[in-house]
This record gives sequence, C-alpha cells and structure tokens, in this order.
Amino acid sequence: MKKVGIGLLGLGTVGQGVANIISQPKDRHPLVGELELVSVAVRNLKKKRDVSIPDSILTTNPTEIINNPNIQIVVEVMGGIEPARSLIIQAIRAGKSVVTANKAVIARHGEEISNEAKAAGVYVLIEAAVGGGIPIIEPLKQSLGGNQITKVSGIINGTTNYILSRMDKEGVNYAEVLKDAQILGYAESDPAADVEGSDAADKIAILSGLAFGGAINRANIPTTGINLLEDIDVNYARKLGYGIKLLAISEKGETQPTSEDSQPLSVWVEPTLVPEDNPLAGVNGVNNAILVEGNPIGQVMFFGPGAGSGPTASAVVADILNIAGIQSMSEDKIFNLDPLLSAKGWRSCHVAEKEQITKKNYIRLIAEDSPGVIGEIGTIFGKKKISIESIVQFDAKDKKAEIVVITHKINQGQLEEALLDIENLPQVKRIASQMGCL
Ligand SMILES: NC(=O)C1=CN([C@@H]2O[C@H](COP(=O)(O)OP(=O)(O)OC[C@H]3O[C@@H](n4cnc5c(N)ncnc54)[C@H](OP(=O)(O)O)[C@@H]3O)[C@@H](O)[C@H]2O)C=CC1
Ligand SMILES: N[C@@H](CC=O)C(=O)O
Ligand code: NA
Repeated sequence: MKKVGIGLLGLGTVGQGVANIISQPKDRHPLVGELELVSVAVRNLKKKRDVSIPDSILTTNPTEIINNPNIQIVVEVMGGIEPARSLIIQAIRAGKSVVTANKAVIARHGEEISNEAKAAGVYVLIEAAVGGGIPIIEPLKQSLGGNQITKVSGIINGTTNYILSRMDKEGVNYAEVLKDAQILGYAESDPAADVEGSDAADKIAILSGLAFGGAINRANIPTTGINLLEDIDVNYARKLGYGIKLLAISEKGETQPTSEDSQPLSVWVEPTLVPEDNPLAGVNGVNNAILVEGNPIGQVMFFGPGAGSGPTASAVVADILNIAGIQSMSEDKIFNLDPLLSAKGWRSCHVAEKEQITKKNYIRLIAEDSPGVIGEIGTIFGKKKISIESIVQFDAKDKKAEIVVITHKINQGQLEEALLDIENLPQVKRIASQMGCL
C-alpha cells in the first residue's frame, strides 16, 4: 500500500503530539505505520520543539502543503480564525481531506466548510475540536444516530476546570493557576477564550449542530465565563453543599415546532453550582465530561482529558485513520463519501431567546440587615410565580447582609422581571451575582 501523505499546519502543543504518534507507530493500529509526515508549516523555524522530525520537512509557507501532490490529508492545528479558515478551504478545493482541532473556525464557518467539502468530495473531521481526547463527535454522528437527542451538557473546557479544581482543592490563586494551565498546553493562545467562556460556547455550538441536526448561530449563545467569579460565591456555594463548574448546556424546549419550522434550542454557558454528590462535581483537573440525553438511550456520559498534547493528538490521529482507512479502499482520490463520517445537518435550528431558558438559579443580593427584608423578597418572587428552593442570610454586619436565593427551575424572563422589582426595594442595595444551579 502506498503511504498516506500527511501535511501539518502547525507544530505547537497539538501538532507535536500528532507528529510524535505518527513517527512512533509501534504497538498502535497498523494504519499508523502507513502514514507519512510529508511537510509541516510553522511560523518560527528556529523554535526548539519536543519532537524528532527532520528540519528539512519544516516550512514557513503553508501554501506549499496545500499544493504538495504527495499530501492527501491536511491537518490544521495552527489555531485562530485566519489564515486557518482560508487554508482549510484551499486544501478542500485542492481535493485533500482535512482534519482540524480548531473549534473557533468550525463554530463560525462550519457550514461553509462542510458545503465546500461536500462539493469537492472530501472529508473534514473534527474529533479534537470538542472534548480533546474524548470521542464525542463521532459518537454523536454515528453511534447515537438512532436516538432523538433532547439535551447535551457538561464541562467542555479543560483550562477552566483545571483552574476551578486547583483553586478549590489547593487554594492556589487564579493568576498563578492560569499560568500553569498555559505551561501545560491546556489554554488557548489567548486564554481569554477559555476564562470568558467563548471556547466552551464554540464547542457547545458544534455539539448542538451535531446532536440536533442543524447549525446554530454561535453569536447568539449567552455566555458567562469564570473570569468574574468571586471567592465569596465559591465559599457560599460550598457552605450550601455545592461546587462550582463552568457548564455548557444545549437543550430542546418543551414546545416542539412542526417539521418545517426551525427547532428552537436553549443554549448557554455559565458558572453553575453543582451538588457535591452530582457526578460532575467529581470531574476535576483538565478532565471534561459530556452528558448526552435522548430517546431511547436515556443518559450517556463521556469523560476524559479535555485538553493537552497527547489526548488531543489521540483524537486528531483517530480522524486521520478514519480517512486513511477509507482512502486505502479506494483507487480514486475522490470517493463516495461515507454518509455517517460526513454528517450534515438535516433541519434548521436556532438559539432561542435567553428569556425562554428554564433553569435553577443562584442569586446573591446585598441588602440592609433589617426585619422583613427576606419576607419582601419572598413576596416578589411569589407574585411572579417563582418558587424558591432556599433563601439564606450570610455575614450580617454593619447593618448589611448578604442574602443567597436558590430558585427551583424557572423561566429566565420571569426571573429577570422579579429581579428588577427586587432591586427597586429600598432595603436592597444590589444584585451582586447570578449563576446557574443543578
Ligand atoms: N492545546 C490543546 O489542548 C488543544 C488545542 N486545540 C486546538 O488546536 C489548535 C492548536 O492548538 P495548540 O497546538 O495548543 O496551539 P499552539 O499555539 O501551541 O501551536 C500553534 C502552531 O501553529 C503554528 N502557526 C500559527 N500560525 C501560523 C501561521 N500563520 N503559519 C504557520 N504556522 C503557524 C505555530 O508556529 P510556531 O510554533 O512556529 O509559533 C505553532 O506551531 C487550536 O485551534 C486549538 O484551539 C483543541 C483541543 C485541545
Ligand atoms: N483551551 C481548550 C483546549 C481544548 O479544547 C481547553 O482548555 O479546553
Ligand atoms: Na473529542
């Protein structure tokens, strides 16, 4: 069999992991030995790297990879939107299949890329783009295809989970632990994408498209990160028996559209209180966990390392092997696409208004420590038909008190109306924080 030529766009954390697997095929699937790393694009030829490949295959010109006739699969692991998006499209138009770990590009330009791939008769596989080493993309496309999916949720950013776990267990400060996440290769090149929640929003956009059958507009996902999370909320959550995790959630609403209408999905990313006995509370460090719910499967949980060189490379190589396996069976460069591997949307979906979201909430208010204030707050919630699970007063001193409310599952539009009225109470100074709660 002729070797399958691989071109790598990028030799950073993920690229080096991929090169290491390809250059050491022993004891792996026999197809790994049939892969040949032909050319690798980087920015800086002189950078020291943790991989042994000949300098002669490095280039600073990514277009050389696109135009190289000995390359059949282009692996984009450079990150960022441009030039990554253009290079992926150029590779597709040159008849090459593409494997990418780039969730930022796929969440924004996935439909365009998928249409280009279909027209060119090539594959674009993205297993590394969500959940790092956890197989979640192919299971959603293939193994769970017989289900009506109702909800996809979980922890899908390794950096923030690593930060929250270490802050919680070791009391290490935020800046220090973020620096460690960068050194370990977990964080994005601009870590704002991790801590502000945008990386998790990219990933839940991709998962929504696969689970519910239609791409959604990434820009419409309400997103809150962990960057504004206050120690005081972490402490109060702990006192109430919860940990805090950055969760991404996508679910079908209760009202179902007719088959022609666009399917509304409630999709959001926010720090969320997780009861200490919930399985997600035990997901620590760089690990991710994704819960898929549907009919008839019920619930299925995917767990494992969500970032880092080796785990992410494992997912990239799985995609390469999928394509190489099919290609090795075909004489032609352009083959009949396997409909499961090249899954495309089958209906229209959109992100529902934020007010339509139904969930439990944690709310912290700063109020005067005066008699009757909790009663007044309770009355406003009652008038708006919002049922409260608990209301607790903490740290009353100097006539000031912190009041924490945990609601039952309620509609967010109703909650926002109630909070406006509560903020107008003369005894209430401000609403200090708001999070989700499981
Ligand atoms: N790190 C992780 O755990 C995970 C990352 N991902 C995704 O994988 C992708 C890569 O991430 P990661 O490996 O961490 O990123 P790095 O920053 O470590 O690596 C990026 C690589 O791309 C090269 N590069 C960047 N721009 C250009 C350019 N214009 N021309 C040529 N080469 C270029 C860099 O070259 P040089 O080395 O010379 O600077 C570097 O080798 C991103 O999309 C990321 O979101 C997905 C899952 C997990
Ligand atoms: N920065 C990302 C990398 C993997 O997708 C994360 O921390 O999850
Ligand atoms: Na994955």
